[in-house]
Amino acid sequence: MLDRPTLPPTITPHTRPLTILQSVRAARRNVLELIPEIAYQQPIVTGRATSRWHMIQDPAALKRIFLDNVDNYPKSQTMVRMLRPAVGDSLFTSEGEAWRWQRRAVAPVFAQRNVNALAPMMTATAERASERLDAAGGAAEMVREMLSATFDVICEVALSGREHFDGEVYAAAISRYFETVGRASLLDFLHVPDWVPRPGAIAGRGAVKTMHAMVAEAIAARRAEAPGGADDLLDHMMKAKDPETGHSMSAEDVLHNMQFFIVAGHETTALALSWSLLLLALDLDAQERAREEARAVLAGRAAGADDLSKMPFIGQVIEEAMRLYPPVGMLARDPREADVLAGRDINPGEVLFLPFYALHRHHLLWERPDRFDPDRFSPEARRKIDKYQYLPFGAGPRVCVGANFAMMQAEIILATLISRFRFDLASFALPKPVMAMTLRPDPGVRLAVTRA
Ligand code: HEM
Repeated sequence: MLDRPTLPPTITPHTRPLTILQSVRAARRNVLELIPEIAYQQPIVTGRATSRWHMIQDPAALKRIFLDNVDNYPKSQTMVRMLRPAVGDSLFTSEGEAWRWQRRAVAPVFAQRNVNALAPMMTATAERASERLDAAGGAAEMVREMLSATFDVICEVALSGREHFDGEVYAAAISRYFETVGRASLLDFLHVPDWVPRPGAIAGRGAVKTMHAMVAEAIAARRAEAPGGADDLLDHMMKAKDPETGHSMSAEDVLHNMQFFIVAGHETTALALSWSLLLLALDLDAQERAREEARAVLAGRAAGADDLSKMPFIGQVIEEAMRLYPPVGMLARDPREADVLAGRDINPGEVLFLPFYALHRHHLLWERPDRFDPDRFSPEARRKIDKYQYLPFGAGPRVCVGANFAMMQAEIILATLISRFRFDLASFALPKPVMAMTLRPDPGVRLAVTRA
């Protein structure tokens, strides 16, 4: 019989350098297994697969990469190649002027003022999530529930509705894409030769086709109506013009950007929420504290934008969940020119891994890093956290454009659910953190759910 666990689940890092074959296996199983134990203790780790790579966990070096010398560190071409079939040269994958004007085009949608205006949609989604939990019969798998909730919101924001989407089919295609293309391409990061089979690549192509067909149908429907009346993300993209060249997005650009927004806009937030609920099911005192705070403010109704500043602990829980389980657990960059990071020479042709999972559990930066402690993010404690030691949304000019949106959505949903339901572990066997492109709990977060 298993005892009731007290610590959040983690992985056991390897203590000796991996051979190429071991790296290949680890990359296929779980990207987190590529991170060696010393990465949790040292600012930089350097190794060699077929070329030299570095893992950076040093806040000052990360500031140089994301901000001070940002032009020297474009996104990894391997990562871009891996995403291109699904999202083309869209905002996330483009560089230079092509990036700049797309960012200008979508930024207004995510300005705080506009995000506030989207809150009622998020509140309605939280109500629907509550109804589904009431109907679930005492237990539910939270990743699935949270994916459904956040998918509702992004479809409203992006396309003003989901009538062209079968959420289950789309979500299954996303999972297949991440698990197949995501894992296969990691071998490319390690410069593993082409003759090593990438079995996922073909399955991944099918998933892309499914997703594109659904998004294309929604865009076609909008073109057939009168674009311009919906004031959603799709309208903004169709209307967007480069102020310098007058260039507007091609039909393909619109498709690729919509595809990216729909995936990025709900999957990551759903994972932050699922991990938050698991952590609260492990720490019943913290759960009680969150519930009391939410109940005092909400008194039975679902949360809205104006409630959030009165419920700081809810936000702290989500921030702490994203410290332990950053939905984007690792990024990669290609250095353009020679530089020095954390005292080490970096050269073009080498690969930089930015393992946020290890940064957020680093022994030099965090006390008792593997423990769940939302008070790390209390207003006073937060002031002492270096901006570059906690990077769930990245930083600098390429910082996540949807960060405000994601936080508001997560807080509205978590506050509403925690004020109404009690969450407990359905089993003492905890899910494992597994990263393909995002960091998911494997095999899911099954919790006992009862009305509070
Ligand atoms: C908890 C939720 C989220 C997390 C953890 C997250 C994380 C990130 C990270 C780490 C980056 C930086 C990538 C890099 O520098 O290579 C990023 C960029 C981006 N995210 Fe998010 N994201 C979240 C939610 C969202 C949402 C809700 C949207 C949109 C609806 C969104 C849209 C984007 C876009 C478009 C970019 C690229 C920005 C650019 O390159 O200019 N994300 N996100």
